[in-house]
Amino acid sequence: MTPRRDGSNGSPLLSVRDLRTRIRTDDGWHHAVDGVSFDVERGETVCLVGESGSGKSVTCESLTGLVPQPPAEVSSDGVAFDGESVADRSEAELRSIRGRRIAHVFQNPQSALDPVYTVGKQVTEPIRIHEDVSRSGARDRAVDLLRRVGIPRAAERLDSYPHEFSGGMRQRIAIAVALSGDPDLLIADEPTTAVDVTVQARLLDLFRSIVGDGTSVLLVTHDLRVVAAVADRVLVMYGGTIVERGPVGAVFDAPSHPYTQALFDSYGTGDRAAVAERTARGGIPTDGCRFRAECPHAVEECAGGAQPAFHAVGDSPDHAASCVHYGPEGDPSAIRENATSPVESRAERESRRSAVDRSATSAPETEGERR
Ligand SMILES: Nc1ncnc2c1ncn2[C@@H]1O[C@H](COP(=O)(O)OP(=O)(O)OP(=O)(O)O)[C@@H](O)[C@H]1O
Ligand code: NI
Repeated sequence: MTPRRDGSNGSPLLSVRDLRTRIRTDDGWHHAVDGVSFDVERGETVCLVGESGSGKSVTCESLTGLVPQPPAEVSSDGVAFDGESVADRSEAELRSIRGRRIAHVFQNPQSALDPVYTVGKQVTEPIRIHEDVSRSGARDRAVDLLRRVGIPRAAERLDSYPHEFSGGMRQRIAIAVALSGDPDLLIADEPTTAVDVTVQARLLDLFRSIVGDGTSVLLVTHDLRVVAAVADRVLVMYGGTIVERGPVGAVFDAPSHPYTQALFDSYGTGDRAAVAERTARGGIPTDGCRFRAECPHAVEECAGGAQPAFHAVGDSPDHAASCVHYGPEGDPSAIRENATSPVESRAERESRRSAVDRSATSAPETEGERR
């Protein structure tokens, strides 16, 4: 578990301050990302969760200039990668960082692979650029990577073209391509959607192993079991803002923002209905607490001005919610009563596993993912 990259300058690998992305629409400006700040440390997995339309994808795409401007406009108080600002880089510089150091797996995988090159070429090329390996060495690495993302008979299929694979396989090949250049940061948007549980377990193993090698992962997912399995920290988004953040164990044990509680309560029932209902009622406020229109705990102070400040909640100093009730004047006791965990967190599972390990022999490695 020794990180390969030592982080000598002491700064987080990725640091994002007050990121804002607005998109021009026929009805005016839409504030898709509305003041988002967070860090990703080296060798850390950060998961971004939140209902459909909360701004997760646009956040990811804004980080390295992937949102089309126009119609979008991106601004921030700073986006730094490995201690250096990327907010003011030229398109060519951004492209080079994207290619070598930050790999992006898109929610829509159709665009990720080049239809005119074989899969083998697309996976091998970055390996050969990145490392001093022979052609056959690179092929071996490519086969190994494809096998690890769950492509059967990978060696035989290196010379196939993307269209010869199913949509699900293309998505996984895109993950292999993303990892082939050994990035410092993998940004993966819903990479485990629509894959069966065996492949999902394989992908989660792969993510854990690259993190073990020192790569950082920013992962967008709706699947809270995936979050429990891989996240170190969680960011909960609502209405273009982060409403709660913290270590996965703390957030899952004690979800503290009323939105996080609503999200966790509806887990498994799907959020489409809630989103449709909200749209019918006229949308999300664009000031103060974005969740106040639906919040059972809303008070006058929730309206107007900037997003509520983050206040520490619970025992972990890194666990905080953007909610007035946790401030010096507030009383969060009524909110705290509703805290229920959506799924067993990794911390809980590990402590259960080690209890099993102590009492008997050893627990099977992928047990937690087979449910
Ligand atoms: N090109 C665009 N033009 C107009 N609005 C857009 C565009 N792209 C995104 N949006 C809007 O920005 C908001 C955030 O979208 P985003 O795709 O980031 O949501 P998300 O959290 O990733 O949702 P999902 O879970 O469905 O992927 C949404 O309201 C979306 O409709
Ligand atoms: Ni998305």
